[in-house]
Amino acid sequence: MPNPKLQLVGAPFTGASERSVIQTRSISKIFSLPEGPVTALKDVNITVNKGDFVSFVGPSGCGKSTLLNIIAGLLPPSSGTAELYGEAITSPSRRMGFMFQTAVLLPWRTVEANVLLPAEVYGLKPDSVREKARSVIEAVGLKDFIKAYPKQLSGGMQQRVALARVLTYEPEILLMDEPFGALDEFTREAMNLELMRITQSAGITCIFVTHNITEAVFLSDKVVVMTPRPGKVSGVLDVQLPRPREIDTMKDPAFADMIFEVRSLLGRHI
Ligand SMILES: Nc1ncnc2c1ncn2[C@@H]1O[C@H](COP(=O)(O)OP(=O)(O)OP(=O)(O)O)[C@@H](O)[C@H]1O
Repeated sequence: MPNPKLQLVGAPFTGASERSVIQTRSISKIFSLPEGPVTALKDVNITVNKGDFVSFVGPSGCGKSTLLNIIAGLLPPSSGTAELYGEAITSPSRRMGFMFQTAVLLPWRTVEANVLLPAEVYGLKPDSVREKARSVIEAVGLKDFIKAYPKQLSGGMQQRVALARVLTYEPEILLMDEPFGALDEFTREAMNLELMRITQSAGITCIFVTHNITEAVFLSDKVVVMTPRPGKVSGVLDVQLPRPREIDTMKDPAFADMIFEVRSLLGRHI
């Protein structure tokens, strides 16, 4: 009997609806290397709906970052299109915020000044965003460190600054490439809980790249499972676990079932 939680990809745009924010239509990406062409992505069709938390999970080299960069407008596809509200994405949009594995903070600027940096880059008046920046810094738990410098902060705290920086500019869509991959297990878990709380309450649509199956299932409404050589989507899993989720959610037998389903979709690639 077909599994209702599992939407196998092949049939394009099956999830498209008026809630669609991002769609990719038959995206392929080929990198030309001296040793020959590398097919980083082949015929990738995904739909991300408004307010959803979507993870791309898969082993190294399956094209997760390439797909995220195409959606971010940082990299053109070789064929196919990525669309934001039905318009082809050809350059980065202010509607999207980006977070990387490392925080990329300027060491000579305080937490607050790092968070306000994009205001200067975008030509906004820092004074007009200062209040918002302060409330976001407080929301990520750094109220007492607003005047601290990056070297006074742990790796987890630095990633909180990066999160505060991106949230201050109220992105509709948050693109994250293994944002907590460099953190220890405990800090990573705390950051994931906080990320979920903040993005859910603000209704932000999230795309999150990770190698970690447990993290992907815990955070997501949809898990896009990718396999390498060539990079493609082997399936999309709907995670119908209730929200808000807490650590106890992992004890739910449905959680274990979903981890198992992601593993089966990864097949011989794990
Ligand atoms: N700029 C580039 N030039 C050439 N090849 C590239 C480039 N970027 C990615 N690739 C290749 O494309 C494939 C997919 O890479 P990508 O970084 O998207 O995978 P990934 O799933 O994000 O991997 P990881 O989890 O290790 O970050 C890999 O074979 C990689 O070597």
